[in-house]
This record gives sequence, C-alpha cells and structure tokens, in this order.
Amino acid sequence: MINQLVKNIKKLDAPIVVGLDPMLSYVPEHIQKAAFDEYGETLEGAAEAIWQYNKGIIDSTYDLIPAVKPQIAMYEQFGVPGLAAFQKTCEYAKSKGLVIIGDIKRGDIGSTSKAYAVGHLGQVQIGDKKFSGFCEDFVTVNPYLGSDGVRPFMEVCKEEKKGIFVLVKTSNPSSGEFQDQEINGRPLYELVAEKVASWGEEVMGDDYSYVGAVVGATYPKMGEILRKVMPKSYILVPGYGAQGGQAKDLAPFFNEDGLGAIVNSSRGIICAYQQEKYSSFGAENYADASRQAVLDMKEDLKQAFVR
Ligand SMILES: O=c1ccn([C@@H]2O[C@H](COP(=O)(O)O)[C@@H](O)[C@H]2O)c(=O)[nH]1
Repeated sequence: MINQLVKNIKKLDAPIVVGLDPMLSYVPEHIQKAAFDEYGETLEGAAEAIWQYNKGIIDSTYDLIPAVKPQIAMYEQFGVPGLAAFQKTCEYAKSKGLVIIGDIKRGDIGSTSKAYAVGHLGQVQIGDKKFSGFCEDFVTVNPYLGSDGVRPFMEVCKEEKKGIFVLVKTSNPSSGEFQDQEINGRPLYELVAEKVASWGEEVMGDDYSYVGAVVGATYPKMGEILRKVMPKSYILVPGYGAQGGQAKDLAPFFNEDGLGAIVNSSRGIICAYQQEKYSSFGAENYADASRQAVLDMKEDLKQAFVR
C-alpha cells in the first residue's frame, strides 16, 4: 500500500491527506435535518448525518487527493452506529480510489495489538472463512508499549501489504512532556524514530517502508532531524492549518526527491464553509468549499518546495 500511496501522490502532485473528522456541529443544517427526519435525534440519526456529510466531501475532492484519514474517535462518540459510519466512509473512499489511513492510535500488549491489527488491517478467521472487519490501508500506532506492541501490526502489514504510521513526535502543545525527555542525552522521540527506521527496514516497499511515522507540522525543527533519522519512512504530518502549522516550514519533512511526507488537514478542509474565507459558498455548498480549500492547500504546500 505504501507503493500505492506514493503512486497516488506522484500522479496528483499532491502530498495531501484530508482528515475526515466529523463533529455534528460541522454538519450543515440541511443534512442534519434529513438524517434526523429519517432516524430521529438518535445515534443512528447522527451517524447518518456524518456519513452523508463525509460522502459529499469525498465526492467533491477524491480526484484531487491521494488519501483520506478518518479519525475513529469522531465516529466512536456515536457508538455502534458511528462505527458503522466509519466503515461505510472507509469503503466509499476506497471505491473512489483513495488510500485510507485509519487514525486509530492503537498499541497494547502483543496479543491485544494483534487483534487490533487483524481487525483494522487484516482478516479475522471464523471457521474456514476469513472476514475483514474494517478496511483501512494504514493505521496510526502508539509505540508506548514497545516492540511487542508494534510487531503484530508489522506482521499483518507484511501479509496484507499494508502499513502503519508510528507516533514519533505529535503535534499537540504538550507532546514534549514525555516525548522530549532525554535518555542518555537523546530525546525520546529520536529514540522512537530510530526504532521506526529499523522496524521499517524489515518491511520495505519499492522505495519507502511499510512503517511510517507521525511528526507534527508544529515542530519543524524536529521534523528536519527526524527526516534524516528515518530516510525510508513516510512521515504523516498533522498539525497544518487549524493547529497553526505552516507550509513555509514543511520543506524539511520531505526528502530531496520531493516525496517522503504527506500533510494532513482535517478541520481546515471539512469545515472550510464555516471559515470567513470560504463563507460565500454557504452551507448548502459545503463540499465545494472543501474542494476549494484542497486546491488552496495544494498551492500553499508548493511553497514548501521553495528551498
Ligand atoms: O500528532 C498528531 C497525531 C494525530 N493528529 C490527528 O490529526 C487530525 C488533525 O486535525 P486538524 O483539524 O487538521 O487539526 C486529528 O484527527 C488529530 O487527532 C494530530 O492532530 N496530531
């Protein structure tokens, strides 16, 4: 799947992933009304509203972007119907040729990690048949439990040719509380990055590894160092836009070949119609506003390549 991701990025000249992080408050009134008229103001109604909202965004952007990143928390808040909307969103995006990065941030003791990996990336054996629970191509993995929490994901990736992005340096303001702590004079995030690089060597695609990393756009200096520590790992870069990360700081996240990083924007794209800049689209045309926001992001990121 890393090969497919790189191919999509090259073809579209767009190292962009749209984060499908739907909150009910982002869903335009007319979509909420239709969903609630059909299912009532229930979990089912909310799940229908976020699914219809996502579908509109996918329809209006799929020809511009290589991938989407649904954030599972946004769906889990609506319980089982929300999870069904997550799965429907993943399947629909896949049918449009998009690579699916499930932002699930899982990681546990080995046996439990294996169940997460099988559920999200692999197939579960039931009797003499195998079933896919969810259908992501990549998932985000929390490495806090160490190698035995990560390896089960790698094993499933090997079998299914899928991939993971391991949290290395996250974009949030307090990420340094633990991640920047020094061990023998080296910050923890650098030690995690070294592990990512060595895990990655075991599961290589054509040019990049099945094992990528998450490094926040809000920490560009660290991004520069981490790029060098993990030359063969794709970096998923959240934090652009709504969290303050700027295109002008992102060049160091990329390799000399112009590849190696994919920048996420969630609220910046899916809530574009609620921003002053795109307000002329109106709520009815929220999906057109999202399309324009993707086009603007693509232009903005071109600055990243002005070295
Ligand atoms: O370090 C991290 C890891 C993951 N995220 C996730 O990315 C999106 C960002 O959303 P925006 O609206 O573009 O800020 C969201 O799903 C986070 O959970 C991150 O922000 N930082």
